[in-house]
Amino acid sequence: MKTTYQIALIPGDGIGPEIVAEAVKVLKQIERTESVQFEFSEVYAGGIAIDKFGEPLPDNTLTTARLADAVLLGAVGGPKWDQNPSHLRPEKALLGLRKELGLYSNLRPVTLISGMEARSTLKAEVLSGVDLIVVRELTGGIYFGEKKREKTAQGEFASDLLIYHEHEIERIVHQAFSIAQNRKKHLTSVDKANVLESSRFWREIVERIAPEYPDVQVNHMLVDNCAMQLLLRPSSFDVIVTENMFGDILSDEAAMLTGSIGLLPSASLGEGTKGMYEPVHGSAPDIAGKGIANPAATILSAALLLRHSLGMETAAQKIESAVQKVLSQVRTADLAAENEESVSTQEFGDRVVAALSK
Ligand SMILES: NC(=O)C1=CN([C@@H]2O[C@H](COP(=O)(O)OP(=O)(O)OC[C@H]3O[C@@H](n4cnc5c(N)ncnc54)[C@H](O)[C@@H]3O)[C@@H](O)[C@H]2O)C=CC1
Ligand SMILES: CC(C)CC(=O)C(=O)O
Ligand SMILES: [Mg+2]
Repeated sequence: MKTTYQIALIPGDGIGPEIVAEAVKVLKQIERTESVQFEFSEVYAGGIAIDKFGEPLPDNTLTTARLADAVLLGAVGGPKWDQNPSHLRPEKALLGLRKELGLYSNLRPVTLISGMEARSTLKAEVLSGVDLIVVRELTGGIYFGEKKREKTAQGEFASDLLIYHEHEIERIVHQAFSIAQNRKKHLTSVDKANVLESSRFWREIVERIAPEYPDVQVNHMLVDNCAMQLLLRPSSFDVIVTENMFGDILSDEAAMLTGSIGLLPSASLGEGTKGMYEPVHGSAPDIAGKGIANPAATILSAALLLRHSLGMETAAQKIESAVQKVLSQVRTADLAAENEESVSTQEFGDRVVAALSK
């Protein structure tokens, strides 16, 4: 008897549909070899939903995501919608899904894939031993605080409120400590406590929780220093826990340790097993429709979906090994050296499927 799982697919905009299609191919191959069946429901969010339905996150999309066991998302956004008023902006969909599904924890593992060192901007000796994870708070902070634009007698002003409640910090910090317990037992909490009150609050809470995890060594680092240390001594990090915007920025930076942002997956989790899985990168409008996007980050996000939402660790590892194997043979355009041949998005996906069937 096969277990059936409902997977909501939200391809989104730009390269989203191209990369999600490859991850779906891979999941369909998993269906052939494991005792599972996936029922995929494809729904719209982001710019495409604005065009079709006049809103970035239609009710049907949210309901489908709520009812699913897990959500696989491509990316949303693009220049077509850049000048839209705030309620018609594609990122509203992403932030809305994260908030409505209660996905407060965004895990962004940064793992070096053998052979990719040459594509990193750093020297091989600096990269040696890099294996870190960014645990980013995902439903609080400045992305969710009140936004204002007002004309006053002194001129116009704009503001974004950065607010964190105690319980929001506590739950992500607990999660980061327990992740560290299962890794190298080293947690770096990143903040800007020399300037921001919300960061001083964050630091106090980390200090208060730390004694509950005596086996984990914790240190605090200011975010500007962290941005620098990620390039200077990336292998000194194990688990990085940080607030929403810092985690967003630091994880794009950390992606380049691996050679391309096209390689970095992510899992967004809450209290239950429901999760949303998406590449760290955006909709890459500059390469959309050309068939050259790297689908690895989305395929690896599908592996995280199997691991975290469906408890299919072995299948997740099989996908990860298949991606590694394919990357040892061919490269997509983002990873190819000058004058080196590259494979298309589709061919990369086909090769991962072929590697899984062996
Ligand atoms: N999760 C999401 O849905 C996100 C959406 N965005 C949106 O995406 C749009 C573009 O944002 P950008 O700042 O340009 O960031 P981006 O991550 O889309 O692209 C940055 C650069 O990386 C390249 N790139 C990204 N993914 C790639 C892949 N899989 N294979 C090969 N190259 C890849 C792009 O071609 C581009 O040169 C914006 O509308 C932004 O709001 C940005 C980040 C996350
Ligand atoms: C809407 C943004 C917060 C998307 C983004 O850049 C991300 O989550 O990484
Ligand atoms: Mg980002």
